[in-house]
Amino acid sequence: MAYHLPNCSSLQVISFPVVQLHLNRTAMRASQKDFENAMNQVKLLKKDPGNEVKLKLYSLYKQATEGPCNMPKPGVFDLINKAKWDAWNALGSLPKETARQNYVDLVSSLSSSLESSSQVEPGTDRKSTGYETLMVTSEDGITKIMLNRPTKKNALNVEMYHEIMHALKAASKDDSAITVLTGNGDYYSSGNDLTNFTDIPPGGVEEKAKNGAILLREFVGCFIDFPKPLIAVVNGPAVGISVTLLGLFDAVYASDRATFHTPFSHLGQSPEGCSSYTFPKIMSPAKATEMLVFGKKLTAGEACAQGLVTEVFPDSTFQKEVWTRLKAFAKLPPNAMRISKEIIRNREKEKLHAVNAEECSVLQGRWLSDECMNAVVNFLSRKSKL
Ligand SMILES: CCCCC/C=C/CC(=O)SCCNC(=O)CCNC(=O)[C@H](O)C(C)(C)COP(=O)(O)OP(=O)(O)OC[C@H]1O[C@@H](n2cnc3c(N)ncnc32)[C@H](O)[C@@H]1OP(=O)(O)O
Repeated sequence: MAYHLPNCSSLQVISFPVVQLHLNRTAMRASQKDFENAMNQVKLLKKDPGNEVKLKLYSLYKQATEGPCNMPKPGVFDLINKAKWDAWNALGSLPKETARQNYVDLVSSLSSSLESSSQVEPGTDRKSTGYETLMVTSEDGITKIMLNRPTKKNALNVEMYHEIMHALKAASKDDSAITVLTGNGDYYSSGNDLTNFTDIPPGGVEEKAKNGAILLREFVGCFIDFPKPLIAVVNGPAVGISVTLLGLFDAVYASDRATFHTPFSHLGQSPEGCSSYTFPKIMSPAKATEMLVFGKKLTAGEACAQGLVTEVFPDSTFQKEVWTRLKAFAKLPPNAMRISKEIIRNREKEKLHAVNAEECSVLQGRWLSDECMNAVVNFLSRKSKL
């Protein structure tokens, strides 16, 4: 049995063999050999991974082998080629080496989810073995949680909020020494998915806002309580909640392509992720006001100068340098690292939970405001972009 993905180079036909998959759990930096192995593994996938994943594989393959999208944009009625073009084009100027790594990681996560799902008891939570919006891998003492909606600039939809919470809870109990959050594609994350606001429940917008505030509070709470060193590897631009949360990370490494933007006033919203407390402490109240109230976008260098980012690396060597460093950190005694984090962070925890609760309550009100609703409608009707 085989299925087709037209004009996808090595992905044109993906067949279902009988052989069990061999996991590729190699180093974080993929060699050409790893890449070729991954291409072969794709041909061995036993199940159709679905169109979204196939498009991701296609786009990463093209980026890794040819660089940024160089095809003319297909017409609107050429649906398949348009979807492929969109997926490839969405990778922007992602370096070939990073695309190759992401391709290898994606194949590895597909392989591992298929392999482990074959051992899953009926009724076991699907999310313990496979994620829809994330790629989660664990090797060399590091659990890597990669936001994986590159065609949507890794915007956080409701499913992604739940999956990140699930992945963090699992990482807090696994064998890894440190945990990393990063993004797939050219963005780290474009923040809250603005289509989250469109699905109105029977209780109307009030119920929607209330549910959003409950979810946000629980989500941010998982970052406040995370017990191991938590590192952000900011591979590209970061917007909204993906920026505010950085104040709860233990170290933040950024590519020099990354930018940091919290346009809350433009969106009729207010700060979250405990940033109303952490940002003034990290960078001074006036600098925090420029970001959180006036929506000033910072370059990686500026964010580093203000203490939000720990260190900035040239994009061309970012992945190599950061992962080399993280692998060395992950070899340190894990209990000592946990305890040291605890002593640095614990006296702030109660305060952070209180700030989180207050921010969520204020935001619940903002989501019902005309200012917020107009901003969301303008984005969704393509009248505005950041
Ligand atoms: C439980 C609820 C908790 C709520 C917590 C609150 C958090 C607050 C925030 O996070 S505020 C920040 C919200 N984010 C934004 O306002 C970003 C909106 N996006 C943009 O302005 C632009 O997309 C961009 C500048 C990020 C990138 O522009 P670019 O031109 O490079 O790319 P596109 O606009 O064509 O984007 C590609 C596709 O991705 C979709 N998309 C991008 N970001 C979001 C988003 N945040 N929400 C929903 N969709 C997003 C975009 O629509 C394109 O989709 P398409 O290809 O289907 O058209």
